[in-house]
Amino acid sequence: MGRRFAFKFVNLRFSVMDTSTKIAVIGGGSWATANIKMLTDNRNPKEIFWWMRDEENIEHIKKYKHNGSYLSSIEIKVPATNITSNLAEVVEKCDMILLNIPAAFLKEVLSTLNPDSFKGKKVISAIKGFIPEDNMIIGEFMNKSFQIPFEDIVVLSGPCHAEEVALEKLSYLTIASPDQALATEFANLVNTRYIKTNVSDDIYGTEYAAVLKNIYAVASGICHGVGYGDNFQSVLISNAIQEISRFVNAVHPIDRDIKESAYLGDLLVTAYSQFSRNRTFGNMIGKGYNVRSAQLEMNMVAEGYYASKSLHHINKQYKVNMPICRAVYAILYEKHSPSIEMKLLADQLS
Ligand SMILES: NC(=O)C1=CN([C@@H]2O[C@H](COP(=O)(O)OP(=O)(O)OC[C@H]3O[C@@H](n4cnc5c(N)ncnc54)[C@H](O)[C@@H]3O)[C@@H](O)[C@H]2O)C=CC1
Ligand SMILES: O=C(CO)COP(=O)(O)O
Repeated sequence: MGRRFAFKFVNLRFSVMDTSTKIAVIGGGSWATANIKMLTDNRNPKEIFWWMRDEENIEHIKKYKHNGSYLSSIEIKVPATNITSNLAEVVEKCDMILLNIPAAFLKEVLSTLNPDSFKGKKVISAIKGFIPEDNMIIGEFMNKSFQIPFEDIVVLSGPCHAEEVALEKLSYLTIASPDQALATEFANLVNTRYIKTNVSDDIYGTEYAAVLKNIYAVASGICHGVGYGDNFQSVLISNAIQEISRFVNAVHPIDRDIKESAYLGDLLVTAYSQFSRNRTFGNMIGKGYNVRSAQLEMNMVAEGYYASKSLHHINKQYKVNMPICRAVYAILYEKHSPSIEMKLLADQLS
């Protein structure tokens, strides 16, 4: 507590990699596909394995070298023999396991594994969500359920949209772990011409901020959907970063600068980007879609919807003043009118 590492860029050229590193990417969505691209574009030696549920998509990727369902412009360079739907086999084989499926499905997917499957493994979470049944962030859940020490857990965060990785637009990742050497080792596996990495030891703050910003991006979309303009959006997001700051300081009070890109940057990109799933989902809610029809229309997962419910429960313990999260919860789970709720919220912001 109280300790803070300055973010630093990791120099790829002089790193020494273990040539035997075997890394598994678990998940077949947009972010997993973008992570596969980073890992294969990065020149440090490694063997990459890829797990996904959908057999049909696996066959498509093996045949055409593109993911047929997500970011299909990306050329997949993982050997066909390393792409599988056998989770136990891929986890057993690899030293590093990169988890990349929406949080709502993680518990069910991992339930097929033995409790000691992750023994001796390094686990990287690229997921930005709470486990809904337990109201836990992923690092906490993996520590409690699989007894993985926090020193063996890494959080991979943004600000970074998968779609811009596909386009090779310059992006920055934040890689957080209590073990700075491990964070640096992982950074050296994903650094590329278009990906720069920041290393941090704030594993809790990075993960909570990354989950919370999804709720604010939903709020941003709702406001846009009901007709508010850029002037109000800026007030909303200024208040959102204050809510994030209050919450992470209540849960994990260390000396951190909330303006750094892992916190403020991730909030901004998600609240404003045309690529954001959460903003798109919120926009539909603001325009009058119900939750189910907005979800069906997207074919992608807006984590903020689930996070809103978990946060509502978690905050019963911390009692942090979070009027924006409260308003989103009321709209999504108590069926309050988006326009009335946003009007009430507007009176509380400054
Ligand atoms: N897309 C992005 O730009 C970024 C996403 N993330 C995070 O990455 C995680 C994965 O999200 P995306 O790749 O964006 O997902 P996505 O929205 O692109 O795809 C949905 C994924 O959910 C899977 N899925 C759907 N129903 C399922 C079920 N019943 N059981 C298991 N899996 C199921 C699909 O197979 C697919 O892999 C999320 O936590 C997200 O917040 C983090 C940073 C950037
Ligand atoms: O986390 C993200 C960007 O950093 C992705 O956000 P969305 O899921 O809203 O697209």
